[in-house]
Amino acid sequence: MSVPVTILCGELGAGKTTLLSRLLEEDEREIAVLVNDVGAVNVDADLVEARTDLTTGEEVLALENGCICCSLGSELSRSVIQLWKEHDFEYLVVEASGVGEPEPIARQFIRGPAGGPYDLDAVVTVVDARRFYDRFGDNTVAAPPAQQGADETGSRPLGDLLLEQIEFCDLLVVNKCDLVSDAEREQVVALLETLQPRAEVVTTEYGTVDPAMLLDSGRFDLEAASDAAGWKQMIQADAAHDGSPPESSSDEHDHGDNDHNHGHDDHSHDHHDHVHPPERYGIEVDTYHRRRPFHPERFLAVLADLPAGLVRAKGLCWIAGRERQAITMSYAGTETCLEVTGRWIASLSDERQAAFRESQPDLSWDEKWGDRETRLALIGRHLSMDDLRARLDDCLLTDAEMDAEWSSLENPAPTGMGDTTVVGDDGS
Ligand SMILES: Nc1nc2c(ncn2[C@@H]2O[C@H](COP(=O)(O)OP(=O)(O)OP(=O)(O)O)[C@@H](O)[C@H]2O)c(=O)[nH]1
Repeated sequence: MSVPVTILCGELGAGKTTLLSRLLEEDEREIAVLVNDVGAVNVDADLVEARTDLTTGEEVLALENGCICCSLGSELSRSVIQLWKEHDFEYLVVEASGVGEPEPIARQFIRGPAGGPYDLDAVVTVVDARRFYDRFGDNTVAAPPAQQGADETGSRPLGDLLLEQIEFCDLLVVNKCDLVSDAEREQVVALLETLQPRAEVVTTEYGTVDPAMLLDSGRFDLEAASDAAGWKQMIQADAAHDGSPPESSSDEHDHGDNDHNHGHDDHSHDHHDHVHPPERYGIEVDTYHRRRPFHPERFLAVLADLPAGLVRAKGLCWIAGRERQAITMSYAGTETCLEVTGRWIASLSDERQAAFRESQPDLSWDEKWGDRETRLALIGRHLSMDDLRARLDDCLLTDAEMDAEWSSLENPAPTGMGDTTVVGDDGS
């Protein structure tokens, strides 16, 4: 019988260890815990170990000096397989590093060798209600929170990773609710439900959650989780509304140099499609779709000065001078990350274009520009989406610019596959 696994995510200090310690105290099962921390000192393992009655068979294994989601992917598999071979336990909890992306960790238990002995049950993300409200709520503080900034690789803003953890999970535990008012808590929950419509949301203090919600819940479904993000659902609905198939692959993980296969719509430069859930707490959502490239400098200038109420913006964009590169734009509160996540099909050889188009008969195609386009999901509070759309429209090439030479434009956008350009709200 395979051992069920729960992956516990959440930013540094959100309360993962507090929750885990309670879980180990309250649950009768023999639970093994794998803790991943970036850095040499594994505080979490010490803490959990100290609180764990090892005589019951609970095991704590620490993975140090790296992040399990990227460099240590195979080490994660090796460690959990070794754990399974050498110890007898009924359940595994993986406490992921606060800077880890959950999806690659989850995939290790689905498609990797760890998929044999283990069965992924749930991905749970713990959110610090106070910090989330300060970052995204009505009283958004002007200065970025202390932990905001690039991750240890220097290429991804931490806000981006925080939202990815929220967007790829089955259960959201809103912790530290003692530090927010009822109104603040309600707004945090409403925002989380917009960012992640699929996940169940529970609010708590000091990680007091019924273990049945986290263990053996049977929640996980890889496909549903991969498509769960609010931004992705908005983009899919927008594309479907245009008469195209859902754009399920606009996420960076789906874009490989050789595997670019998103759907597109007709050549509707002025297309304006709204997907409005019931408006609550001033939350606004919108989509932006254009089949005309952005002027690189004007676009980056707008990214450096996005409205304070914008919480999330994500999707593919077409930037003049980057005719090969499909660039994912991802904004998460304070910074925008532009990353080359694939190639436009229209930039491939005729033969490969034909093969892609044959395999995707519904792919709409502009005679001149092929599949190049910008399609973004926008989520915010108390902001004028019309103003934001107008500002983005001002970044599009003018008719005269369309006829000029684009390669001579000053262009800070990334070029190579996986390259990123990060633009701060403060213009940095
Ligand atoms: N006020 C308040 N403090 C909390 C709550 N939950 C946890 N804390 C405190 O927040 C701090 C961080 O909690 P941890 O459980 O260590 O957080 P973590 O997510 O494991 O942190 P990392 O291991 O750094 O990723 C500790 O001092 C906890 O006592 C809560 O609900 N309210």
